[in-house]
Amino acid sequence: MEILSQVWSFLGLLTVLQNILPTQLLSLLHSLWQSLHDSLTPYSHFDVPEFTSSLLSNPLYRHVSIHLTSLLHHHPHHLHPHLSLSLPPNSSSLSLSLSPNHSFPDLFLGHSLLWTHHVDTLPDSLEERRSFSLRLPKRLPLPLLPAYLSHVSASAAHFERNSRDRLLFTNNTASAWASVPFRHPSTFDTLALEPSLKGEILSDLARFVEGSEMYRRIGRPWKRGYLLYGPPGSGKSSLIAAIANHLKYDVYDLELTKVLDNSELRSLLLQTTNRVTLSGLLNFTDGLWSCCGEERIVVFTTNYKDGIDPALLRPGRMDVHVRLGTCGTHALRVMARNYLGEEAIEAEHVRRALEVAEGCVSAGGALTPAEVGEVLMRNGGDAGEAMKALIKALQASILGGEGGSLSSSSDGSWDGLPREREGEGKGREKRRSWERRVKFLVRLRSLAKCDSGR
Ligand SMILES: Nc1ncnc2c1ncn2[C@@H]1O[C@H](COP(=O)(O)OP(=O)(O)OP(=O)(O)O)[C@@H](O)[C@H]1O
Repeated sequence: MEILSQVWSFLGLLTVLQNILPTQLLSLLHSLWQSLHDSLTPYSHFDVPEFTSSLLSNPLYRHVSIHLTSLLHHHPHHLHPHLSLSLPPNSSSLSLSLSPNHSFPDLFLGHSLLWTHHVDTLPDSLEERRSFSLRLPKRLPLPLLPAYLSHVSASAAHFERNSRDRLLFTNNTASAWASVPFRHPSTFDTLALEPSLKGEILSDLARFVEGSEMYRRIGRPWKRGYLLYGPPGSGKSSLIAAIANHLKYDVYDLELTKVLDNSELRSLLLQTTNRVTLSGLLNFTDGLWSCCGEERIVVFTTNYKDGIDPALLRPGRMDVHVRLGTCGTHALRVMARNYLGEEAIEAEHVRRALEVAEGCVSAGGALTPAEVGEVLMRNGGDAGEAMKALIKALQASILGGEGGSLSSSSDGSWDGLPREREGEGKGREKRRSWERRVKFLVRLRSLAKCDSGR
């Protein structure tokens, strides 16, 4: 009680002093107190305001905010009692952020740092001034600060890319993209692909994604062209979706039949960051326009590779050719597991039926993954019945009934480099017959791009 009454008297004295002392003297006393405090404290403080002094938004504020959100998500054991929950517009998952005027620790190269989120309401206004302040030990080597801030920005970019919902853009209207959330469930885990093909595609994608420096060094735009070819239902769209999900890219699905001319095509492509002629497309895929926007995978799909002009097939435009066909034995097993369930295919009678089905494939039974999926779905309730129906369908395809149109491709194959040139002669005559469907996978990349409104 005695201490409380002394504190009360002290506060009263302060109020009296505040009223009788001139403002200049008060502010001098305040700055003296601040200097004394700064020299005694073992910490330095850095403010990161939401807006710069020229009222431009400060990208670093946003990076810090996202970095802290990522720390909160990844270290639930550090959960702070004062967190704000929100549902961001482009995401279906809840976002955690640090509540105003609370702090959260971070660790960098063994050094403990502390972020505090400040929110002050401006006097006589409803406006809020927000900032983060970073508390660092004074003994911390100064060069560590830029390194730490780069780490914060990289962590924010990584978190944002991985947590936001991705979009599927289509050119519904003449020269603009329309988008819907991209929620295709296909992944490399669910995709029934022969393991060697899957492995080759995944390593190629990994090399591409990590190749920024290499592409810059050799002076090539950071892009890669894929050609997926195979009969309807062989999994071209599913593979594109799996690639997009794997790399967290947005998908731009360009229907060329809706594009009137080259300038419209260019306008659409520039927004990503036929009377459309072949030269317009060539120009984009390997020409000047291909430099617009970074880190881009262009996927061409067709049912007939022979119908594609050789000028489009060459490396630099379609770097990797992937043939997708009917189900091989491995793909068949993966589909049976996905559709019927791990447990069901372990049952003795289903296991035997699966072996018979694999035998049918080896003997020339050719069904596309779409056809296999349909048979398994129709009889999904009963795994034994489903396998019987599958064997029947495979046998029918051997007898020439329902097989896929690429009977030779019982498994997917990777053309790799150098390119096949066999279609070169015929290709020119069939120039107009290539399928007018191109898919663009474009990573909505850096925070800087969002900030500059591009
Ligand atoms: N490799 C696969 N693994 C698992 N399911 C697949 C696979 N390929 C195709 N499917 C199934 O078949 C359906 C059709 O496949 P998809 O649309 O990818 O084929 P497509 O080759 O793009 O066909 P189209 O040429 O007609 O556009 C998909 O919805 C998917 O369920």
